[in-house]
Amino acid sequence: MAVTINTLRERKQNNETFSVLTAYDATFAQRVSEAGVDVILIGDSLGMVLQGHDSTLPVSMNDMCYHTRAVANGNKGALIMADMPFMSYGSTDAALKNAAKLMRAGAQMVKLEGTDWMEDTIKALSDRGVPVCAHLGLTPQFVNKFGGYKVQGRGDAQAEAMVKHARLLEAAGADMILLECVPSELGKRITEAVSAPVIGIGAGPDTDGQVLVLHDMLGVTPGRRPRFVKNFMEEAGSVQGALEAYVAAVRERRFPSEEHTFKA
Ligand SMILES: Nc1nc(=O)c2c([nH]1)NC[C@@H]1CN(c3ccc(C(=O)N[C@@H](CCC(=O)O)C(=O)O)cc3)CN21
Ligand SMILES: CC(C)C(=O)C(=O)O
Ligand SMILES: [Mg+2]
Repeated sequence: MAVTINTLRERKQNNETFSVLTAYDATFAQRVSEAGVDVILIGDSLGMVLQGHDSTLPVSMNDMCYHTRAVANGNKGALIMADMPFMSYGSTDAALKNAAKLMRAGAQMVKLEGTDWMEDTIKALSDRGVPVCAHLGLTPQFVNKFGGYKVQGRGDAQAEAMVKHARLLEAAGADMILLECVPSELGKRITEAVSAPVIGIGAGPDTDGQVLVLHDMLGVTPGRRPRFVKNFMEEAGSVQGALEAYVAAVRERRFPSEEHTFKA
């Protein structure tokens, strides 16, 4: 049975988790979906992982549509979510036009990075049939404002603001929330504060779903790896084994463990 937003809502209601991985091509989309991953994210991380840039900012709408099409062709029943790239949703008009391109390329949901300023845009997308995931916390398109890839939501004021933004964007129509690099306590608090499923990456063990970049969990990404990454290839020894081990570890809440999380 194909995964829909209803599947993920039911999981949350039943206190069951779900797993998410990035994929950027048809072959990996097939492998990832057949391993039981519930959601495939065509992440703008492809700018770093596939294109070799040092941020996600150079990624274009054409790049995202190309990879979304490829993933849709290989996918076997996962929900397909595509990132809206940097400045493709700078206005609501741009967001509507660009989200339509991704949906026509095979996305079933789009993800936007931002806070309260996205309220009207998310409402416009949602009202017109485009499911939206709101990405909060360490939003990599803001790396130049953050001055690096730094944990977000530390301190009471920042934490309160993030809870408020999650609730506001859910009320505007967001069907999912993604939290990146926030203290585990805040991940738990936001997961409890909204009824939409919450996906975490470096957001602790208590979010409804977990996501990793495919190349990171296969251990092929060069350089220093962020704290939240686990190399599932080490123990599994094969790609298919690593994908299945990830799905099982998320389902059984064995991943993430303490070493993959951030403290307040
Ligand atoms: N391969 C890859 N994996 C990712 O997870 C990823 C990308 N690329 N590209 C887009 C963004 C960038 N991301 C990143 C990159 C680095 C850190 C990082 O180094 N974080 C520090 C936290 C530093 C602090 O304590 O404030 C860490 O130690 O994990 C986090 C997220 C996540 N996304
Ligand atoms: C790291 C995930 C959440 C992402 O946005 C991406 O892969 O682009
Ligand atoms: Mg992204």
